[in-house]
Amino acid sequence: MARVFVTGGAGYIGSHAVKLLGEKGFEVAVFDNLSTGNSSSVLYGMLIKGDILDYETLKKAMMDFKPDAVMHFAAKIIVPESVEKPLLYYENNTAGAINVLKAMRETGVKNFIFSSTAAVYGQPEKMPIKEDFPLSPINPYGRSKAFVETILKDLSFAGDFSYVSLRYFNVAGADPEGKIGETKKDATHLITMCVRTACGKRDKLFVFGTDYPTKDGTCIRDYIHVMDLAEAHIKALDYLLEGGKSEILNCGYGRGFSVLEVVNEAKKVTGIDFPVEYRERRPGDPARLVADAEKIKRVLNWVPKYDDLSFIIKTAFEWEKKLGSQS
Ligand SMILES: NC(=O)c1ccc[n+]([C@@H]2O[C@H](COP(=O)([O-])OP(=O)(O)OC[C@H]3O[C@@H](n4cnc5c(N)ncnc54)[C@H](O)[C@@H]3O)[C@@H](O)[C@H]2O)c1
Ligand SMILES: O=c1ccn([C@@H]2O[C@H](COP(=O)(O)OP(=O)(O)O[C@H]3O[C@H](CO)[C@@H](O)[C@H](O)[C@H]3O)[C@@H](O)[C@H]2O)c(=O)[nH]1
Repeated sequence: MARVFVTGGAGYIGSHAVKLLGEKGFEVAVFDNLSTGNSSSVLYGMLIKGDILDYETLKKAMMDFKPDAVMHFAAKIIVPESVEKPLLYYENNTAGAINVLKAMRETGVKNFIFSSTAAVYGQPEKMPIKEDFPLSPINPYGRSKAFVETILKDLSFAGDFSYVSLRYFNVAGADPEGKIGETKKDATHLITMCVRTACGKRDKLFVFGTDYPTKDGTCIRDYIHVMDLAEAHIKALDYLLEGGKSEILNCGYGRGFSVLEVVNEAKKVTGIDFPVEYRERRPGDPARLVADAEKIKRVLNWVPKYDDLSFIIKTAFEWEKKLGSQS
């Protein structure tokens, strides 16, 4: 069975991918500095505690493991923080990715799966967003990822290297078996905030902005279940191992929900009419981000299983209850 080196595999999305890799029999090594990840989220394979910015340790770990492919999740992910501390993001996300790519070259690994983001598109006028739309990120986080995509294109052109760049839209939910989920205390994502408020871990939910040019004035997003996204990684891995050419693919369902629709659904699913307060817009939020999800279905034959907002919220809620006071 193929061997997969997973950076950031102790984090929210990486740990779900590792669970699926393990269940499917892949050999896994997780390389993570545990800055936001959790060792208890790594259900399969070995966990190497290390930082991708420490090139020698990274290279040794990769050389020892001899992977067939690398999945690269490790990154800093908070947009407002990236505006305040851009160097932190260019260092961790861009220079960090270069270290991973250099270690791959030294080890002779040719297959790479990259965690990209819808943030590389900025605020496109047309919806849904296709992969060939121009890259126009509006914050350092998005730019730190867009730079990596440019590097990947050049590497692939130079030969002997193939990649799949997965541009995630809004990732949410938790493992339906309830073994793992989001653990970060300072998580900011809408569905996590809704279920934490429903559990009484937060006093109220803030809705940021009610004057957007959308049907109810709140922002629209394409929410994808984290396990469907994990499955997209397995499909991308199989595709590369079978010799597929480099591709850039959106990861979403191709439909959007407004913030108010999510909040109402969360109240219904949890059965709790939690308090909501309307606030000013959050800086940098685009009004609408919805993926055109046709390409990933065509190229990878990806068939999502959990395209259901109520199920996404339900799995997040079950996980939050299980976490108890830890979040
Ligand atoms: N969560 C989303 O909605 C979303 C959307 C688009 C893209 N992404 C991308 O998905 C990836 C995973 O995001 P997540 O939500 O699971 O975040 P996360 O913070 O839960 O996971 C990131 C993991 O990387 C590790 N890490 C960070 N810097 C590291 C370093 N220098 N060396 C080693 N390990 C390091 C952390 O400890 C953590 O385990 C990121 O690349 C992120 O940019 C996430
Ligand atoms: O407590 C909250 C949290 C969020 N929101 C709103 O909910 C929407 C979604 O916000 P959030 O869940 O924080 O996700 P995004 O800011 O859309 O960003 C996520 O989704 C993007 C893709 O769509 C990715 O690029 C990013 O990496 C990822 O963090 C936005 O309109 C927010 O203003 C609230 O109103 N209240």
